[in-house]
Amino acid sequence: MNATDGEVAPAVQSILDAAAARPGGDDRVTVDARSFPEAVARAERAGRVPVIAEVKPTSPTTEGTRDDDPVELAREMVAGGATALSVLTEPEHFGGSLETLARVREAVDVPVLRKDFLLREDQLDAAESDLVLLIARFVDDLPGLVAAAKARGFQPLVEVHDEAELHEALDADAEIVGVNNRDLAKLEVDLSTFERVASAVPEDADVTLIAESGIATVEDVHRMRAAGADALLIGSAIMAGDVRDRTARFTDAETENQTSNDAAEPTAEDDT
Ligand SMILES: O=C(O)c1ccccc1NCC(=O)[C@H](O)[C@H](O)COP(=O)(O)O
Repeated sequence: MNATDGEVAPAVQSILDAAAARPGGDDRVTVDARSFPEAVARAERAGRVPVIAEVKPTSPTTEGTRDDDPVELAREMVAGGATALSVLTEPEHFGGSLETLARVREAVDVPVLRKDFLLREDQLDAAESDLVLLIARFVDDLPGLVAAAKARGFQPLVEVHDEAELHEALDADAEIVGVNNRDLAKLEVDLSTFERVASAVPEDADVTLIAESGIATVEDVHRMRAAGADALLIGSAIMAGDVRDRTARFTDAETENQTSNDAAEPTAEDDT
């Protein structure tokens, strides 16, 4: 599949059309990346669930826009125990920007993922980040783009949605693989996607496996971890309230004092 196939929801086709038209960088970037696998290991040693908290001002499936300072949100997420951050840089449908990415990365010391819809090698050169998202379904030459990202020092996070894409990612030497519970053809979320795809990861594959999208409760965290998630990528459920408190509820989900069963339920501390 590529950006012009039209086998996706209209909102996603619009995202892909905009992505195809977006320019890349003029000069090749070289990144000295903060290690994501090491950050995951540190979180595990500290007894925290490794969570990538996402700065996601809006999206095609979100009502309204959160217009707080993204740097302040990012700092609060880290204070809530986030292992890493994901920053949307897609401007037209998610309210993101490359400037926000740079400001957030400057302000925190955890690894930062550039969350965008990258289709070509020159688009890697538009910004520095520690991780970069490559969506297997939308990239024509996945092995080429994974290699190009690694050659610049990025840690590519290859996103898949089914078993065939998982094997494409592994064949492309992806070391960090995200399974998206959101079907980008229909924009429907189903947590059993991660369970199914994770069970197809070969025993001898040395990958950091991330469950992405639709994680809204502590119960969901337990479910994804039981299915083999090394880390969780959570956007909407954190952005829908007090981001520090909500991040902490997810990162503390495996500690004994965790009582809240529904992290998406507003609390008195929620500020939106
Ligand atoms: O989130 C959307 O509405 C969306 C729509 C179309 C394409 C991609 C979309 N999301 C991208 C993501 O991968 C999520 O932001 C990320 O996995 C976090 O998901 P969630 O926790 O469900 O916000």
